[in-house]
Amino acid sequence: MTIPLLSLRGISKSYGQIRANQAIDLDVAPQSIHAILGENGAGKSTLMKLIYGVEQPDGGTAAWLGEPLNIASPAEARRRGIGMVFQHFSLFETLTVVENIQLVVPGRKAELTERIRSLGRDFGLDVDPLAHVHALSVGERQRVEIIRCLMTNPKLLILDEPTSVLPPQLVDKLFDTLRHLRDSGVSILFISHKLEEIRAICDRATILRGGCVTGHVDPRKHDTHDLARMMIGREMPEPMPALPISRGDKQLEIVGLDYTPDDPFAVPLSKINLTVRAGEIIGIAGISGNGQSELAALISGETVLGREQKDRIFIAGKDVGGLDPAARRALGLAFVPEDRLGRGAVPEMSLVLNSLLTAHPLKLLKRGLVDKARTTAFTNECIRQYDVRTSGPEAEAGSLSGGNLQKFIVGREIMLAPKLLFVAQPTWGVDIGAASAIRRKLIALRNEGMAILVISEELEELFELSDSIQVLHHGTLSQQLVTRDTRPEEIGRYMIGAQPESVSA
Ligand SMILES: Nc1ncnc2c1ncn2[C@@H]1O[C@H](COP(=O)(O)OP(=O)(O)OP(=O)(O)O)[C@@H](O)[C@H]1O
Repeated sequence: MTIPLLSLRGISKSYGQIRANQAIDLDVAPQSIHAILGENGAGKSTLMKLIYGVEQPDGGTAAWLGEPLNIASPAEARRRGIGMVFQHFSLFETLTVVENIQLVVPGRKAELTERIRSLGRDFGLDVDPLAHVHALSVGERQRVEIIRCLMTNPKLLILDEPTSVLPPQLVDKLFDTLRHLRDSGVSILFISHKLEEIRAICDRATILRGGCVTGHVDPRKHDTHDLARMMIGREMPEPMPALPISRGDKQLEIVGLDYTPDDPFAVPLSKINLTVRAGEIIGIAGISGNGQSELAALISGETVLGREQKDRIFIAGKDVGGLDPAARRALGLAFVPEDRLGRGAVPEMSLVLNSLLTAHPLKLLKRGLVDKARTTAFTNECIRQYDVRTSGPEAEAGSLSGGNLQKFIVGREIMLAPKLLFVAQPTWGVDIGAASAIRRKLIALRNEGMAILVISEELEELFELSDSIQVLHHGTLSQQLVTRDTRPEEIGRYMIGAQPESVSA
């Protein structure tokens, strides 16, 4: 038998009462792409942090090509040849792409810039090396993280949900890259909630549930239903049927909006027309970096329009272009931003305080002071209803697993019972069981008359959720396409800027 590149025996790690990893055994073969599967909070990220030296195990042993291995820090992991791309990015916003990379990879700026460009070309990871990170979309930031990792020539590459923000066209390209890396001698640990992807690219899979290994399988020999059952320990729920659409009042209307941001790296928007009525879900498709964050900021009120731009954005019939987020929320808007750590939640604050951030109008304040009992009750209700796996309402938001934090933020916003719900990337990092629960909930709310706008890079998700889809490309929004009359390829053509057949004809 070949000696595994990495071998773990009996690895355990607890955080207080939470046993995040319990007696984990894992062998990663040389030249393999090995999936780690499990629902939110199963312990996948914890295990990867132990392998990368970010955290130290409480017990167990590790070996690297048969030799004992003790990884005290990420720097040491990198020296050994272990690289990791995190689910939450670790880039400095005020530095450029190349400056961020220079912090980890030695070399002169000009030379690194050229290497970044060439890796981008080879692997479909296009990003401007001289752009400032704060101006990049989530998808572009992830590309920078992947490039930075590849530049250290790893023997074992850990990818924590690498495809979660990549558009479909680039996923295949990334997979070609990964296969190429594997064939040239690199092993890859691949965490993803997308079972089809795992079946497409991985030759092995280890399944975790509740911090324990529940199986090692060849994912190509099991269908996605099988894998999902092993992962969540039960059958998947059926999708919620959407009731026939009844055209309700306009809750959001954007009319001929042109917007040129001050930031030279941001995407200008032109002639945006968008209407979301009560009782419908409108999906916005598109590859990240095409104006999604700019449009989201204009709708949420993070960006306020100047006086000359009157009558462009309406919420519940009122011109809101000049109003701040609080005033828009008061009109019935609730908002889940794409960036869950930073905009969606404050990582150092407890879930209780994070509830307060947006839910305070639900009488959670009494004479200007926090009503602790009510706020805790609200938080507990959110945790219960949205199956947020956490030690309790006092847990810091930053200690939750990525998917659980997302469930918490989506739940908190829905519990505000808004008239207009705007969600960017609703199920990003959320496991397959919880993602289907969130989608069922969104469709149920639509059936009850809520107006819902969803921005997502996942076409499958938009097709499941939306009544109509519009595509954002280079800051312009396509016409509205009725989902049931549209094929994914048609949306795909808009996404890459190609003229759809009907229009070019
Ligand atoms: N720093 C921490 N402090 C306290 N608890 C933590 C910490 N990090 C992780 N946990 C807990 O450990 C458990 C495992 O979390 P982990 O992030 O490893 O899950 P995961 O499988 O990667 O989930 P996801 O798919 O949502 O990213 C969770 O219950 C989580 O809340």
